[in-house]
Amino acid sequence: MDGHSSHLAAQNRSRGSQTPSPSHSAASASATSSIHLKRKLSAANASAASAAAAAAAAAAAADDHAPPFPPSSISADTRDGALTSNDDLESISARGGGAGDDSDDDSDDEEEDDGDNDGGSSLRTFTAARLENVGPAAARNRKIKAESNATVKVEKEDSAKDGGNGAGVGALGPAATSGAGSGSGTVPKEDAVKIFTENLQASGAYSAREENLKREEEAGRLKFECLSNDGVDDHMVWLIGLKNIFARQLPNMPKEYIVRLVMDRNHKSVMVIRRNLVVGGITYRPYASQKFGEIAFCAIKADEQVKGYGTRLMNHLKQHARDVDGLTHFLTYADNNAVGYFIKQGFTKEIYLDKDRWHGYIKDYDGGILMECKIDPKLPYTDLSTMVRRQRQAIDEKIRELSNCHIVYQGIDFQKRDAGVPQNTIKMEDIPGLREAGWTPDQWGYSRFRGLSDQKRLTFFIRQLLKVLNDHSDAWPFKEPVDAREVPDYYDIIKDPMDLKTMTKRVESEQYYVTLEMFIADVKRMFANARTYNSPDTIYFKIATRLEAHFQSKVQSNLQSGAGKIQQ
Ligand SMILES: CC(=O)SCCNC(=O)CCNC(=O)[C@H](O)C(C)(C)COP(=O)(O)OP(=O)(O)OC[C@H]1O[C@@H](n2cnc3c(N)ncnc32)[C@H](O)[C@@H]1OP(=O)(O)O
Repeated sequence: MDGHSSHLAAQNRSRGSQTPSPSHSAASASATSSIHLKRKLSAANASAASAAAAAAAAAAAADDHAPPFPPSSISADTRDGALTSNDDLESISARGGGAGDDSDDDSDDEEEDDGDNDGGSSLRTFTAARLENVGPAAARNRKIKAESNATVKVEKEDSAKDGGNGAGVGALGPAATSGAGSGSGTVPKEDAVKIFTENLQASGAYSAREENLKREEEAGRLKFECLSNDGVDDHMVWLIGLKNIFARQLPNMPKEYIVRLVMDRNHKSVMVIRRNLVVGGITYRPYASQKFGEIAFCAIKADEQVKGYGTRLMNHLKQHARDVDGLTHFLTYADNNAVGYFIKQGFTKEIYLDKDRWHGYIKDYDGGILMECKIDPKLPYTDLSTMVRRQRQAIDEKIRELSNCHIVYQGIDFQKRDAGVPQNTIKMEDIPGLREAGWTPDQWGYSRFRGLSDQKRLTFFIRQLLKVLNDHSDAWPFKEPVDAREVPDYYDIIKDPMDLKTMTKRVESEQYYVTLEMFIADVKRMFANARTYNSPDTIYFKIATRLEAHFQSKVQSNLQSGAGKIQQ
């Protein structure tokens, strides 16, 4: 959570390697003021406003001496020429550039009609979305969870139909057919395969989100555009919408600087657009000659974060950068709070790209972590979900061929009476699925207690062990359950209490302790509870340890000398 929260207090980004340039200053001022104008107009008349913006862009372009952007026209950057100038940045940085700057630019914020006016609290939105698990993302997650919990039930009727036995369990795979000699009813392989294929969990959370957004794209409700300042009305409106989102989501970044880069014709912006409104985007500068791109800004509107847009956006960016710009790498200075997001997008803090290729090209930022992402030459970035789904399906099918661990059997009717003693007894071998999992009666539970294979002898032995405990002079604190009236917070701390009286009830039921280990586990828990609740200097702590040691030595000596006879 800290990691996420830090973005509100993110370091000011300031560029150290920029050379002031009067011409850019003029362009920037012009663009900025025109954009202000455009914003005011946009509420009333988007088309007139975008014309104003286009005019602003044209002014900026004229100053820039940069040709209008076609992707292929970006070429031959030189180190001297590659940097985007930032003449007035120093003065902007000196202002602090933080969220407090909002007062200088209130009109900007008020005119954002995108609902993104939460005071830059994307962190809160992010955290709330994660913690509260509400909203569409939560619904999506819940659905995914439900999917992932989808299990295959092999009902009694199935096994009966298929020639099953009285145990009422079915099974699949090699273990089932060998059946540990149980002759349990099995579901024929073809049927089972059908059941399992139908229940196959088609996608994980990542794929589900991606596929959902992909469907939205295919239905025309969502689009991803890669644009730069080309003077086209719609494009200018979107660029300004994106600039607003950056200004809001990156509160420590000077707004003038954001305008500068978003409108700079050497930069491109990949945007998510829904119902003609910008949801978020990434502004980057492709250095075609160096075959890498520098991501300057990346943000999604506060109320649309953690819904997968950021990932889909990055995938579109990678695909475009590789296929259109011919890039092989991305570099970015990630804000500390966004490092987690970039890592999930395949960025690393280690920079493997040859320093000669990027040093001197990218802008230096204070308070950010330089990260790199290698763009895969082949991956279908915009269709990764299909690839992941197919791989997942293939692996799942293979696992199901080799194992039946995905089968969930009917539960056991285990209604309890006093002291947790079950109402109905159930034989070990009747537990659905146990034999299918390879269990045989000579295994766990009986093996360590050879010679006492029947319940009566086991009960007799446990009763004797319990007497050893009860008769000891240190037993007094353990005789009864702890009284909550006397120790009010006991059950807040000890969630699984145990005492000698409860154990006695369990023994006397002659049903509960079907193995010696079950009894020993209760004894251990009773002592562990005493040591958890009480501090080591208390009498309770000390006698718990003393009584436990006494008990262990009795169990040990009796198991060694042939169980069944307690030596007092
Ligand atoms: C170069 C720069 O611009 S650095 C600044 C980056 N921008 C910001 O910090 C602005 C505020 N944040 C945002 O705008 C957005 O949260 C973004 C752009 C960081 C991420 O976009 P989202 O649409 O929220 O991402 P998306 O929903 O695709 O999440 C992808 C994964 O990253 C995780 N993630 C998203 N944001 C963060 C974060 N800030 N820190 C850690 N993990 C994150 C998500 O939980 C998700 O994980 P999962 O796949 O395990 O479930």
